Amino acid sequence: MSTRTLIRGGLVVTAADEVHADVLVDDGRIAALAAHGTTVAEGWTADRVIDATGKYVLPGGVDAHTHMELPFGGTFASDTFETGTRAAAWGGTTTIVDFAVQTRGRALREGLDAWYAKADGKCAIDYAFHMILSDVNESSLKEMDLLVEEGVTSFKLFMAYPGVFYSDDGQILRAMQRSASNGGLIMMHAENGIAIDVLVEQALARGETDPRYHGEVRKVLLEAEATHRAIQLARVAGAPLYVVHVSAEEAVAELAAARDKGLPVFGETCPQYLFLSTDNLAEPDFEGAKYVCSTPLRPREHQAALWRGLRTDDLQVVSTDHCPFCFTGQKDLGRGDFSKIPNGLPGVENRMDLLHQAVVDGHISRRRWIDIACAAPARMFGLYPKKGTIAPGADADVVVYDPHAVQTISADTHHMNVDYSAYEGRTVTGQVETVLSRGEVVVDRRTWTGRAGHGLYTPRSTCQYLN
Ligand SMILES: NC(=O)NCCC(=O)O
Ligand SMILES: [Zn+2]
Ligand SMILES: [Zn+2]
Repeated sequence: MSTRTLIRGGLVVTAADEVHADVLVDDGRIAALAAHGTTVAEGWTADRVIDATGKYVLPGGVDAHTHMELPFGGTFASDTFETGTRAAAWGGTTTIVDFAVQTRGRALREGLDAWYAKADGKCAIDYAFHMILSDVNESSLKEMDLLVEEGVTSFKLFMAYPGVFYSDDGQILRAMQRSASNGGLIMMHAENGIAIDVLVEQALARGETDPRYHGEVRKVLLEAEATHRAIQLARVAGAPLYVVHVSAEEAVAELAAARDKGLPVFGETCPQYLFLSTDNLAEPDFEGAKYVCSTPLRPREHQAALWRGLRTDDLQVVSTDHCPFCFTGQKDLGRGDFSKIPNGLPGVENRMDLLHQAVVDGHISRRRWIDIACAAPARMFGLYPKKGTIAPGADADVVVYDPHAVQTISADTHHMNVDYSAYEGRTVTGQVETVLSRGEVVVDRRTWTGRAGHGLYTPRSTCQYLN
């Protein structure tokens, strides 16, 4: 028997609209919206009523860039699909798109099946996969077509990490040509990794081993150059392009110039680039290791360009690149050699709140918040309108959000499986109160009611900005 839930009295905020409306959920989907006070006349009945008076009613967040259990630098990202998706839900995110990894010399199929198995039965919220291409060759190019048909419609390539994930320009061009014909979307890690590795070697030879040198060798110009090159290769291939984790003003300028020409080029940034900086990387006593990720944190001055890009739609998406490693036992691997610090930051639980703080601070509007965190990632990766909005027929992934609650972010209270918070001690206004995933209440007034295995694998269509 289906359960009907009425979410009453809130302000429904989507990327397109803000309406004072009650929301009826039936059998896991949004059934209808109606003006406050009209639901009795409409004859609506419900098994459960959630009072959202004075609160926002939001579509669940879509985090299109996470790495649960990612093998990296001799260790694994510390959140499993179970712990990471639970933390995501606590933070108002109800869908993640994680990355399955192709091992060099092996088939895409093998990597994807391994990731299906890791996630199966573990997730508290719905999930999907992109595929990381670590070995572009004739057979992996053919496999791309099959994956697109199967609902894995985006492929990440790396211009960094030679010997690990790196693809050369010829491999990149071939993968882009393939995506131009099969409808897939290439996601690019745009940093010139060959040049960076030279600078790493030279820095270490000078005895520059602290975490802050990670930021110094991964130069802004090498992000901008790679972004420019990726755009030109995509033009040659006639393929669309999505650049992940954009951190530098000069890289935003490359994207803006391409978009001004009308090219199908898209960009993502992450909360760490909007709220943190090289000041964090320079923290003493190896504390800077907590902030080592790639692309790296940049000097604070870059943040204005990222916010501007989000306002002008030169950047479309904010995802987390959630890739947590504990300070003790994992980040530690790089004491005395910054190049051995596992790259990545935790954040899947903090994204919706930090972006609400950006609304409070006047960087973005409320609707833009929902666009960059919910609707645009859903459209970009073929999940809309099932995910990313509140409309009849959509999955009932809904967040009741208290815009007035004040909270202090801390590892003492977060739910991610990592021993520090990148935002420790930061006070933000706004907090998730209740979360529904396909109509099931998984967070009930800040009590966990979800379960591992509720989350379902969700195949995707191709990028909906190109249709
Ligand atoms: N971003 C990062 O530092 N780690 C995760 C892997 C990647 O996205 O490049
Ligand atoms: Zn990357
Ligand atoms: Zn990543």
